[in-house]
Amino acid sequence: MSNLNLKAAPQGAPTRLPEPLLSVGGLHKRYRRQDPLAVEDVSFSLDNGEILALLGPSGCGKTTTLRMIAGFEHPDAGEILLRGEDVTPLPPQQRRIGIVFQDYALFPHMSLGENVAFAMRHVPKAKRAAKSREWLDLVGLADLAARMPDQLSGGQQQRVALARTLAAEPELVLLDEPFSNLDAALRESTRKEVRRLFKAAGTSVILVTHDQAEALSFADQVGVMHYGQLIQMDRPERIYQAPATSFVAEFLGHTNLLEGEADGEIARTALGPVAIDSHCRGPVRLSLRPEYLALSAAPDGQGATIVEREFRGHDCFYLLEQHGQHFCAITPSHSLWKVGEQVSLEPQRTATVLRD
Ligand SMILES: Nc1ncnc2c1ncn2[C@@H]1O[C@H](COP(=O)(O)OP(=O)(O)OP(=O)(O)O)[C@@H](O)[C@H]1O
Repeated sequence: MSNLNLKAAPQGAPTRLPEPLLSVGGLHKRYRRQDPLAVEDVSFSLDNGEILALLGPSGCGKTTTLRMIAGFEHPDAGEILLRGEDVTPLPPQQRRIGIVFQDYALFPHMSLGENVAFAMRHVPKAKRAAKSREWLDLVGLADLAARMPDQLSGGQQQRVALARTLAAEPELVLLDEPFSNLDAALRESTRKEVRRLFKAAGTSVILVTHDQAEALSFADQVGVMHYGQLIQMDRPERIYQAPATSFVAEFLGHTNLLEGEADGEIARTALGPVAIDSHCRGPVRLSLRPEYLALSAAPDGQGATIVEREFRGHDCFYLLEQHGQHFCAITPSHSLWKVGEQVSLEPQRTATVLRD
């Protein structure tokens, strides 16, 4: 028998959900009267310590959303709550939000140490230099504290900008394409390191990016934007495996968009009967990722013909044709097919029913 004194919640007492750190509701923004809406009815919330990526093509409204949260733009409608407090009318400096821009914006006339110390107005002056070294140490640059920004590589400047942002100890950090000036290898390692730093500090983050791999690997939640609207927000694996619309499906990578006729949990398609992820009837549009299609040998004149093959090292991408329709498939590169070969296509997972 346990002697723990566990108290049961009183019967019928309302359960209080923890308040999200950030809650954005019905944000609208139009820059000029003749322009379309840059941001249309965007709503979402962000929990403590959570990392969100806003993902979408150029001009879809990601930066405008970020700038409204930061306080650099005022929304035409909607509200922004930080820990339940309405900060919509407040100027940027009263929002306890840290921002890292694409160009890092380090002060060129200050050393790295001074750049970081500048962010610590909350720390007594005498302690700032030592504290600044601690933050630079965290990003692996303590030895370079006396250097000027123009004596650093792009990746090092990036890390200083992050140290400066973290030094201000904000509850929320906004990152606008912060890795785009780095080359591919440095981008990947910096991204991992930055994620580790934020997770260790328990800081909440919103990252704006048009790079789907970056969004999927960096964030806990991904919000996909298109023409000013937030189309879908979900965990990275759900966004990839269960896209809501054909735009999301295609923006996140290759996919097979299939027209079908649903009858319960099966739809008739050009690939034959396919299991679907919801119960419905009538015409449907489906998404099936190329790696969820298995290829097997088919007798001549039957099945699909391989029309293109792209060997990519770890896997192989195929374009196939069957009854005048094109499909794509990705298989591990240990079993390869040749252009012209006939194969049967077998879906290995349920296809996703799209909203459009
Ligand atoms: N200061 C501005 N004045 C007028 N129009 C603007 C301004 N800033 C952005 N826009 C317009 O608002 C729309 C959304 O732009 P926004 O910069 O938010 O998109 P984005 O998704 O961040 O794009 P990118 O990835 O290219 O930065 C675009 O049509 C853009 O041209």
